[in-house]
Amino acid sequence: MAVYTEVSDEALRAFLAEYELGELRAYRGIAEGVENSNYALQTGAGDFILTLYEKRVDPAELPYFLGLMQHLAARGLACPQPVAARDGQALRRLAGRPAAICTFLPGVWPRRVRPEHCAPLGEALARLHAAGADFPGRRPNALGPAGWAPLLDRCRAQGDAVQPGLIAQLDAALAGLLAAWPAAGALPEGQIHADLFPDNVFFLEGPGGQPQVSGLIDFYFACTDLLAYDLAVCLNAWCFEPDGAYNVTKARALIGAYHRQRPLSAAERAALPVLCRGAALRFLLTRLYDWTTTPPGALVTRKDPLEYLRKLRFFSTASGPEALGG
Ligand SMILES: Nc1ncnc2c1ncn2[C@@H]1O[C@H](COP(=O)(O)OP(=O)(O)OP(=O)(O)O)[C@@H](O)[C@H]1O
Ligand SMILES: N[C@@H](CCO)C(=O)O
Repeated sequence: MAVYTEVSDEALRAFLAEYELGELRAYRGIAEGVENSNYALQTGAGDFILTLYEKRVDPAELPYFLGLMQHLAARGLACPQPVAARDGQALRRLAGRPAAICTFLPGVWPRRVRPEHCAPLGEALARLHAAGADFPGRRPNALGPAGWAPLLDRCRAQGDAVQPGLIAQLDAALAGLLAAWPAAGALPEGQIHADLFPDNVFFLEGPGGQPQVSGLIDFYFACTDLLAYDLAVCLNAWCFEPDGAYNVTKARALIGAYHRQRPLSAAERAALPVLCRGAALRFLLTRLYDWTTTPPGALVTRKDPLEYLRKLRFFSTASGPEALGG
């Protein structure tokens, strides 16, 4: 469960009094998520989410994240909209942590991804990229190619205990990736989500029972990077079956719907395999780091790094973008 910072009833009421949201009717801690403490609030003005930003979020970066959500929501994207208090500020402090209230989004994230989820996902991702096009903020991707070698170094001492020979495999994969990575300026860049996993996409049932995206959440890895890299993150996170098989039907639906909304260039399409390898390595490394540094009995559930080693291997052997559904 992820409520690291407990907030007393009294402190929350005093905090809420700074807003035009009416009185507090009910609140509860949300168990999901691993990065921050989240509370669902019921107030006189409706439902909201209160987030207290924990250690892994750099407070200096919060204006970028909150500003981006504000910008995207103002352009019609269904994402949490930071709510300003009476003094006009959305970013505040509560219980010794930076904190913000955002609008609540309806819907549920898919516990089991079906092909029907993938076209609405692709369309929503392309809409996110379009809505972010005129956002003036810039945040380099801390978990992009320049961040992989330092992250791998931090896993070096313990990595082989997870699987013998793992670190040597990752050294080789990293060297290959850095040599093949698209040069600066070669592909379109913009604001990307960078962590659009199923637990960050809410759906509601639309007409005829088809899933429709009702909201995208968790923008705390968002950054300014290659737009097609976001698609590569989604191919990793949405298009593998529990037995490890790549589902090309899901991938075609995802890429096809994205392309209808924002046409991919030939260069972006050609780069998909290397971008997918990069995304697989990024999640492998952060999971490996967490795996080797999270003490047993900690609040958070560690995620399996080796799932992403299998995905990395798959993308390394792909013959070209067509094999990935591109
Ligand atoms: N705006 C929102 N509307 C409705 N529910 C939300 C909203 N924001 C967060 N939630 C709920 O809180 C849960 C945790 O949110 P989130 O994924 O942002 O947590 P986190 O700890 O910041 O991130 P991570 O997923 O990286 O661990 C979500 O699964 C969802 O149930
Ligand atoms: N989506 C990440 C967790 C951090 O957001 C993962 O599955 O490794």
